[in-house]
Amino acid sequence: MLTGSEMGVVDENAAALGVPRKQLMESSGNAVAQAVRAHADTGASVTVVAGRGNNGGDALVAARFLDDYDLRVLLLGRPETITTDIARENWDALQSAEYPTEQVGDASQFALGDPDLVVDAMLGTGISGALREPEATAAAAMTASDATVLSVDVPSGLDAADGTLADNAVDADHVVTFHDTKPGLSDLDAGVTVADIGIPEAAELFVERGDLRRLTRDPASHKGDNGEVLVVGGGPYTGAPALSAQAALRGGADLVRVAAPEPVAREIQGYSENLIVRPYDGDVLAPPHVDRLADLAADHDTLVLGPGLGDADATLEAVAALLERFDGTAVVDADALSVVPDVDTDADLVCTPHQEELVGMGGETSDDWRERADLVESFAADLGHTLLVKGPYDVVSDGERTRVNRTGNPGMTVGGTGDVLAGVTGALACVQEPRHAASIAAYAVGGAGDAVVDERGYGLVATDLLDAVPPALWSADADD
Ligand SMILES: NC(=O)C1=CN([C@@H]2O[C@H](COP(=O)(O)OP(=O)(O)OC[C@H]3O[C@@H](n4cnc5c(N)ncnc54)[C@H](O)[C@@H]3O)[C@@H](O)[C@H]2O)[C@H](O)CC1
Ligand SMILES: [K+]
Repeated sequence: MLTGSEMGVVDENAAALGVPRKQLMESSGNAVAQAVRAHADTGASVTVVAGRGNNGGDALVAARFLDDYDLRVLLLGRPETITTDIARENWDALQSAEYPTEQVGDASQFALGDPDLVVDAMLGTGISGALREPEATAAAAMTASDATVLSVDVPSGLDAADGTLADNAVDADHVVTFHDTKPGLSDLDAGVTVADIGIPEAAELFVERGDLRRLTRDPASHKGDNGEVLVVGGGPYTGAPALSAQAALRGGADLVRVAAPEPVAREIQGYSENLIVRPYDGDVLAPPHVDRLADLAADHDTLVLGPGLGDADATLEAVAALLERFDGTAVVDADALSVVPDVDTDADLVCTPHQEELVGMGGETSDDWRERADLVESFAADLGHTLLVKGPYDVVSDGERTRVNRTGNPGMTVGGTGDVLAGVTGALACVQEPRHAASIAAYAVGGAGDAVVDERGYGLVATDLLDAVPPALWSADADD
């Protein structure tokens, strides 16, 4: 089952793969026409009631497949108010071909007549709230009529975000929905057909620009609403935690703090005035620090644990103890990964190993990315956590659902790119489900690396990625 907004992600991913929405609309329209044939004999009277969005567009396409019916096509509103180019192009095609179309200016002009079948294509996944006019009047007429009511995608008035049905929704006899069923359809007293509209499986498997649609930023948000990240890293190394923390800011987090041993804290601060550094005693993370860090972590949306911590026994012991105390979302990277298989934690972990680290954790890998995806999925299920396994094709799995990211290039084998990825994942995990955070982070950091290499060739360094992350996250072009 897919919600309306998930459908939007998949649909834009299909466009990114070369199957644009207009092509999908042609398939949808064809499927609507097939459903008409299934419920009305050739020659029967069929009235199409089209809204001004793409739901209406589907039915305007269907009209071209229904020449052997006694057809009427009603547009609710003026053609100038059609909201998308592809729906308007399909309206224009009906005009050029001189189909019998009518415009309904307002509710008082709506007259359904007495057709054998009515196609309800007023509103689909674009609805918000109860039906307004003239849709409300049209819906009441459809529901009151003797006609068979065939709804396109969802009955107009059903909100595919959560399955709620408006009081004035169309009472459909049949629904032809696209690609996958939608929330609320199974509760209806209507026959539901799911039509394949030619969306490739890859649109759901591969992370593509449609996934960026999940990113939103509330204009009314305050400092902190978009995430506070705590990076626990550093000791033997200083660059890694600084990279992760700066990447978390580039990933959209509002506040990023770094907890690090006192001797390296100043150096980490020196890399960027944007960071807040919280020093603790000693040269490396060790068990005595855990109490304070656990309290600090509880005040953050996500924890990024591992960058530059090193693998001293005391450090790994402290990592395990911290995870045992923590019940939020933590991105675990680098040396901290080795602790994960044996740790008992209520936290949601997003582990970001490369393939060697994966094997070190007890997982298996394969040169064939499809096999690798299966292996990662079953290992994620064993661990009970989300994995983001880095490679030429990154694999993200929560043990049930698995995605593959194809952005990135061989220039990114340079040191520090993993720290950037962990930081961006930590930022996104403040506002997204872990699996989406990991998928989008892999896509955007890979895309950032591709943009840098496109511009300047190989020889990129991890700091180059930082500036390139925001455009990779936020500036994808969407089409209709
Ligand atoms: N893969 C796909 O997802 C495909 C979907 N297709 C079809 O497109 C619709 C969704 O189209 P969209 O243009 O986004 O929205 P709608 O047509 O549902 O409606 C937009 C339209 O409605 C107005 N509006 C919103 N709420 C109300 C209301 N309560 N009362 C009245 N009017 C309202 C809003 O202002 C807009 O003007 C999807 O369902 C599929 O049918 C394509 O086939 C391509 C593939
Ligand atoms: K509809």
